[in-house]
Amino acid sequence: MSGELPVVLGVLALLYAVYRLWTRPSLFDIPGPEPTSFWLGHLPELFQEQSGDTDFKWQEEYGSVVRVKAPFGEDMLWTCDPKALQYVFQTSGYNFPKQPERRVLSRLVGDTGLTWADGDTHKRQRKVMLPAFGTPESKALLPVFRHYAEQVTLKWRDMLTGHASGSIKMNVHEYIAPATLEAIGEAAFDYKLGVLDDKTSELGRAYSNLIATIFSAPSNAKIFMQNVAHYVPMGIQQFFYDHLPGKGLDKARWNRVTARNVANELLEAKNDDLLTGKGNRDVMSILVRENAKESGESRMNHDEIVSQMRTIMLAGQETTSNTLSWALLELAKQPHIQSRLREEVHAMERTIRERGDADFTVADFEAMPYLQAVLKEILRFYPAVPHLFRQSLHDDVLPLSKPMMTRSGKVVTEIPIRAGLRIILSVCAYNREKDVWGEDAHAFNPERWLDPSKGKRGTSVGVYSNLLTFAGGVRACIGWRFAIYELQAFLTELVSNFQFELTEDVNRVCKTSAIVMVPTLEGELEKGAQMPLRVSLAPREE
Ligand code: HEM
Repeated sequence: MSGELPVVLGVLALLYAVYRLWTRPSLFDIPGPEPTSFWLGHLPELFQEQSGDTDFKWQEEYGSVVRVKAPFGEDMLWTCDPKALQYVFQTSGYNFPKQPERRVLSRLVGDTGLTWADGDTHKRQRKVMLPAFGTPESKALLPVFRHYAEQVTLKWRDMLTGHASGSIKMNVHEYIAPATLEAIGEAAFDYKLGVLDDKTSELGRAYSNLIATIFSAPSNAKIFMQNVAHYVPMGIQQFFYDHLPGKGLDKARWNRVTARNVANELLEAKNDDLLTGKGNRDVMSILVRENAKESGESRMNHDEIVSQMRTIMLAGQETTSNTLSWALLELAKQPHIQSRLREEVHAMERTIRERGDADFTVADFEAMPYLQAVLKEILRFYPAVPHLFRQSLHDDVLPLSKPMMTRSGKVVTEIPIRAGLRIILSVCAYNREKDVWGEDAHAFNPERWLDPSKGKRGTSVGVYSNLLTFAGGVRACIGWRFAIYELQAFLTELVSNFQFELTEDVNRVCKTSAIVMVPTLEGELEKGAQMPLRVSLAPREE
């Protein structure tokens, strides 16, 4: 009998595995588009079309929960349902970790910093970092943001001086990107990159168009590789990314070496400052101080702190610079919104002068309802990170905010899902959900924020104004306050001083998917981010 026991146990285990496979929740009954390619599923539509177009199409046709296909016919769930999003981001804590193949991409540009970390490692890193991103800490950085916004003004005024027509067609992104890079360098690390006037700065070049070069418009082969990677252990994936040839990968590796050299030097200086009791306000100094308070295993090691520099440089710069470029495009499209915003900014500038101050405070921004409304509408309409990717750790049940009809005609209010299901959380589609934002959700309309009966309805999802733009829960954007103050600093400065108009290129501007939504010009993808606008001095009635 003893010889038969392993066989019996083996058969039982096999039967149990078949039973689990047979009875595990399937997405078969969830509506979704017919598969177009066995090898690629629906992913090329999502990553090669203009960012958001496919999401809005699925949302219109199938609703807020859609079954889509990944390579080899694997089911994935796409959703923009508020309750499902709330459940994944907020209720479930760490039960919906990032997909490993996405973490490998994070590591490529942010090493083993916060965007890569997961579970307990993430919890530990985030605890040490949070004090550096609080409200007072972020407010204290406003003068830095204003300074670099003013640098753009000086540059453009200089360019406009003596220009016969009084206006110049320019790629505004070319100036905004280095200014926001300088801003993050100084605010986060008390480090002057010197990229505004010096295009030869090595660190500046290492960050110029980084995301667009690595991730924009992925080929079918890239989409396939990235989305079958979860069948391959993470260590092997990382090895490939560290050694495979390619323009994007080469740039990522060069960026790593360049940024880490600077980060190592900075960390040494910050540690010396700590010993001499120097109390700098930049993010890295606070982080080093907070880390020193931790004991033993709770402390971040040298490599983890250095990794945070790459993480913050990237997460903090590509997002804000692209958001600003989209904002200026929208203001150029809607001159009445631009003029109204400018009037409010000029009126506040007069108030500031009358009280004897030299510049805006955060309280001044908060006392400008139209600025707040425009900013929220920009973040709703142009979310810098249009998709988030997670997978379920356990078999689970996703609640829905309204009943949905399955393919077989059943009406359900929740969806059972199996462990390991990969989920695409559509930030861009949630930000256009008509049940949340109203029937005009697809219109850019700051008024919705001024009318308390509109917007911010229903389930609480994100950290800021119920938008999903900064995500929510334990992995919400740690720098969201920082971003809000920086965006306000730049918007007020640029709109106060300049008028923005569309050029004949407006219809060539593409929302390119590159993890973030990058503005590029049709036919000129290789030039990276571009936002061509006509810029002139703003009218001023004083
Ligand atoms: C418009 C500006 C910004 C937007 C739209 C944005 C959006 C986001 C989103 C959606 C996430 C979640 C990503 C995910 O879970 O996969 C995130 C995470 C993160 N963001 Fe931001 N972000 C912005 C600005 C910033 C700034 C200015 C900083 C730093 C100074 C920053 C640092 C980070 C970091 C470190 C994370 C990882 C947080 C974690 O996993 O715990 N972001 N951001």
